[in-house]
Amino acid sequence: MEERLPIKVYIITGFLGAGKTTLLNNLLQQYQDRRNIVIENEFGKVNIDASLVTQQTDTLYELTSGCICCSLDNDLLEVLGDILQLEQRPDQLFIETTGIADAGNIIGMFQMPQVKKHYALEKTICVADAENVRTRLEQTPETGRQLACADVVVINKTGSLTVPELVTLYQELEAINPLAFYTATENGQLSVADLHRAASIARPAAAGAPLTGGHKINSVLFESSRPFDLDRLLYVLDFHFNVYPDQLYRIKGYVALKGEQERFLLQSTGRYLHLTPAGSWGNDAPASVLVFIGRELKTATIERILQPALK
Ligand SMILES: Nc1nc2c(ncn2[C@@H]2O[C@H](COP(=O)(O)OP(=O)(O)OP(=O)(O)O)[C@@H](O)[C@H]2O)c(=O)[nH]1
Repeated sequence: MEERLPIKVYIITGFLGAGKTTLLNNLLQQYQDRRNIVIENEFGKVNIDASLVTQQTDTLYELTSGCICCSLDNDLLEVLGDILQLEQRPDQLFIETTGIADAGNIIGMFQMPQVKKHYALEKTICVADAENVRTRLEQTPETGRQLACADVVVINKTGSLTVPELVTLYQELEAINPLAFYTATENGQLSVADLHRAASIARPAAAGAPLTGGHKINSVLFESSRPFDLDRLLYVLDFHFNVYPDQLYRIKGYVALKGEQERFLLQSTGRYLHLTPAGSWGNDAPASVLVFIGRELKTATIERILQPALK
C-alpha cells in the first residue's frame, strides 16, 4: 500500500500589510513542481487576499468568518478535514493568517495528535514590515507574539533602510526571538533555500501566554456603486492616515473611479498608498469594496470620511 506522507504545512504570519501575500506568491512561484494548497484567512467579511494570490495553487480555501486563531476548532479544523478528502492529496499547505492572528494558537493546533497524523508543520514564517514593525510592537501585543512564535523572520520592505538601520532593527527583533532564522527582503523575496536553512523551533509555549479576550482590532467594510473622484479619494485617505496613524492600520480593496473603465486595487499600510489597475469588471457592475482595519473603527466614521470623495 502507498505510504501517505504527511502534508507539509507553512504558516505565514505578520502584522497587517507586512507583505504576507507577496511572500506567499513568491514561494508558490518557486514551488511550482509541488501540489500546493492555500488557506487564506481574512479579517473582515470580504476576502481581498484570495484574489491577490496570483500564483498557481491546486485549491484555495477562503476563511472569512473570523480570525482562525480565535475560532480554532471550527473553520480551520473543518478545512483540514476537507483537504484529506481531496482526490489528489496535496504535498504542501500554506496558511496565510490574518494580520492580527496569534500564531501560537494556530501552531498549537498542529501539535494535536489527530492533526499531526496527517500534517507536518514545517515552518512558521513571520513577515515584519521594516518600516513600521517598531510602532506595531508598541501598539499591539499580536505583533510580538507573531515574532516570538516564528522559525523564520522575514524583515520585509527594507528598500529604504540603510545598512546600520537594518542591523539595529535586526538586533531589536532578535531580542524578541533569538532562535529564529532572520533574513531581509524587498517584496517578500524569500528563497526556498533560505526557508529551509531555518530550524523548526516554533514553540508557542516559549512565546508567553496566549492572547485572551479577543483582538481589540476590528474591520469595517465600505461598499458603494458610486465611483470615486481619484484626487479626492487620495486626499481623504492620506489625510486620515496622517491624523489617525494609531487607529487606522490597513486599507485594501477594489475601487471604481470616475472616468475609468477598469477597476483599481487600492492598498495602504499606513505610510504608502498604492493604486494599481486590476483589469476589467467583467460581468460585474462597477462598485467599490474597501476593507478598513484598525482599532475601534466605526462604520459611520468611515462613511463620513469617504462620502466627500464619491461622485
Ligand atoms: N515598498 C514595498 N512595498 C511592499 C513590499 N512588499 C509588499 N509591499 C506592498 O505592501 C502592500 C501589502 O502587501 P501584502 O503582501 O498584501 O501584505 P499582507 O501582509 O498580505 O497584507 P494583509 O493580508 O492585509 O495583512 C502591497 O501594496 C504590496 O505591494 C516591499 O518590500 N516594499
